Amino acid sequence: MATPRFSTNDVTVVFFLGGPGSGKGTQSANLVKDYGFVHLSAGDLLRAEQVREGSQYGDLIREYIREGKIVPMEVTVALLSNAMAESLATSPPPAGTKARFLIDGFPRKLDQAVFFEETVCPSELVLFLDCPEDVMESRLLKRGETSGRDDDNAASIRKRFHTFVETSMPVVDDFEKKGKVVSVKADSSVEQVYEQVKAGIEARGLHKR
Ligand SMILES: Nc1ncnc2c1ncn2[C@@H]1O[C@H](COP(=O)(O)OP(=O)(O)OP(=O)(O)O)[C@@H](O)[C@H]1O
Ligand SMILES: O=c1ccn([C@@H]2O[C@H](COP(=O)(O)O)[C@@H](O)[C@H]2O)c(=O)[nH]1
Repeated sequence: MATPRFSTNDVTVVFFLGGPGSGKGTQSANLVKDYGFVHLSAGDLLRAEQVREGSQYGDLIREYIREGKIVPMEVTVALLSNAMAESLATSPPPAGTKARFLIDGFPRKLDQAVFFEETVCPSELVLFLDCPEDVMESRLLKRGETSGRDDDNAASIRKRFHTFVETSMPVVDDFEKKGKVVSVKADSSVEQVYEQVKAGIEARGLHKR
């Protein structure tokens, strides 16, 4: 078996999962501020790679995102792993502490989870935002009025929900069986959701920095 690039002695990885529009990006900002996480959104990294001059993956990523499909894992895992390495090199954690990475919107498929944990770093826990589809849909349609995202439209949202239910929920279920999931109901206000998020992660031994 491959040795992971980063050791859990140096790095804490929290996967942040939930359906499209469940509020992961919004809650991540709070977690960065209070808990010293480095926030890495797989979707943001893919969108940056899509427009990077000279990228061989631009067209592929654009097509996958518009169709709500999951980009081949080698691309996403390389982006995440390199972003972690860059963060550790340029902004190392305070002396005597472990770096904390909040990996938002990843892994979205079982094989991605296995590949990442074997080659990059095993996760400490999985934070899951549990939100009804109708709530997520109305949030995304509203966000789509200003986000400029190719996939915040009714047709793409439908496809993203399908992929989430069929492919990404099994990842959450698998981590649940391993006792790693902190699940939070995400259909209340941003502040109320954050209260539950804090309670959930504190109960697992992650405290403010
Ligand atoms: N608890 C909440 N109540 C109301 N609106 C919210 C709440 N949380 C997030 N929002 C809004 O819903 C939209 C989606 O939130 P956000 O971008 O954080 O979700 P996400 O899970 O990161 O979505 P995606 O996976 O599609 O990137 C945003 O416009 C955000 O402002
Ligand atoms: O691990 C990942 C994460 C994301 N994608 C693709 O990006 C879009 C948008 O992701 P957001 O988390 O909503 O920003 C998603 O629908 C996938 O097409 C991916 O392929 N793999």
